[in-house]
Amino acid sequence: MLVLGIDSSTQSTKALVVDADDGAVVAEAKASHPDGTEVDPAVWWEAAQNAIAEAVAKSPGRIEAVSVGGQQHGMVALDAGGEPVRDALLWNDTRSAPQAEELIERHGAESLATRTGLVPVASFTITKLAWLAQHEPGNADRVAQVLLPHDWLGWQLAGRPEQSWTDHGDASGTGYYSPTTGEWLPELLTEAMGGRTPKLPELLSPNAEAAQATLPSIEGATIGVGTGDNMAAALGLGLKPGDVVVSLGTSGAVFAPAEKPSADQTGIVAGFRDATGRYLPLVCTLNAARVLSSTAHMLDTDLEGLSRLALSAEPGAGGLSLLPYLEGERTPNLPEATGTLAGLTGANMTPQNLARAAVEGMLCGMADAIDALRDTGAEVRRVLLIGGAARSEAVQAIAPALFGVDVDIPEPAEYVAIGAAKQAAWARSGSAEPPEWEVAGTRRAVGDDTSGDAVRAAYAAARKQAHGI
Ligand SMILES: Nc1ncnc2c1ncn2[C@@H]1O[C@H](COP(=O)(O)OP(=O)(O)O)[C@@H](O)[C@H]1O
Ligand SMILES: O=C(CO)[C@@H](O)[C@H](O)COP(=O)(O)O
Repeated sequence: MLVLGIDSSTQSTKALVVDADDGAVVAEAKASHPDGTEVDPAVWWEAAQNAIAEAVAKSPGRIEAVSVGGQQHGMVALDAGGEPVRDALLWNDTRSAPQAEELIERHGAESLATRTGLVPVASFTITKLAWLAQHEPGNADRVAQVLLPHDWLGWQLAGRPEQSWTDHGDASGTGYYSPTTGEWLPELLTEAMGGRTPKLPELLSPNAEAAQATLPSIEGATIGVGTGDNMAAALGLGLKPGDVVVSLGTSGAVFAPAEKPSADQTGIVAGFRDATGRYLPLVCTLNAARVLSSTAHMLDTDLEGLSRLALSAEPGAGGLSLLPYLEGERTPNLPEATGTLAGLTGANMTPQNLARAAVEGMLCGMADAIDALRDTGAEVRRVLLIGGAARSEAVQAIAPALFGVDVDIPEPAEYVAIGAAKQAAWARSGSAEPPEWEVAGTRRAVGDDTSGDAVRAAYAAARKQAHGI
């Protein structure tokens, strides 16, 4: 049986055709998304249709089931006719930071963490809806239904039926859902929207058959419930206790499987659900892979060139530390921040040191995230490094010393789309647990250094000096 997994993440859509017996990828395709933190959802649909058409054309047979893993938190607000009332606001759009603060002032961080698993930051959907209600009341009045990116794409694949749906993993990133009861908290949504009460999608179980596809190339295929991209990656990797994932895409996301919900009132660890009925505590930054591409651009080189430069510098970059808050930051919560290059001298101001400081700075944020997960009780036996920037040799070589734990690199692959495909296969199988597919070729990273603690201390000192934290 062949199944299709879709990853609709920040920068692109990837479509994989997978053999449901063993998880082997038999065809794949990719289509880009535009830059920016507000996007017309129509561009995701166009990218999805193009990627699906290309992957299916290369497929040796009919697609029996499909699922979508999507970038989390994005606000897709639809009118009564099912059209977006405005462009979607993405997870990395920071305009709703004041609304996040207002929510905390009104309810208290502890209460929100207990009720929703989250302390609001601008990324979460509820703050975006509060922003809409305050700044675009005319648009807010027209909102009949609120969906997340993956919900909206699944609904498109099904031909926009009357009833939309979502899963518990992506729902847990909204701020108006309870991870402990598994139910919506519509009173929080209504309050954020100034008394308006839009419809929410139906919450389905992880292996539900949500609908049938109407898109001609996969017509009749079972549509699985879908999930957030990080939940899909966790499913694709088949995580075991002690595994911690560091995913270096547009976001830097660090997460681990858990049997119980978490409620971190500092707000650093988000208490999400996963895509199996369990939990996925997660720490996320706004600045990961693009820190490397921006630095490469500044140094007039490409990503390989950046990696070579970074590896030819000494650990510690001659005393340079980069706080890579190029898009503002979410963890730590500094939505207005810009980047800081600390420790510059005439002697250390070289392309090699700048490249090394970019890789180290990005990874120091991830090392802090691993510590935060550990502090909330996660067992950290090894790190699995995935996402676009995990392909960088410099990242692979520098991560082990900074993380202070074994780092394994799974064979480069689209683990979000693989997880979505696994969910699709699960929905068709009717089994209680998802299929077990082997993750090919994990290899242990060999570090280029042992002085991780000193590099992290210099980074922490630079942050203290620039931001007081
Ligand atoms: N060899 C590499 N070194 C560093 N960055 C890379 C490399 N290959 C891809 N990337 C980066 O990975 C990012 C895309 O990763 P991906 O996980 O697909 O992101 P997203 O899921 O956010 O769309 C891009 O910013 C790209 O520049
Ligand atoms: O906001 C989060 C997680 O809370 C991000 O991880 C988004 O889910 C986007 O992911 P990528 O496109 O970077 O994979």
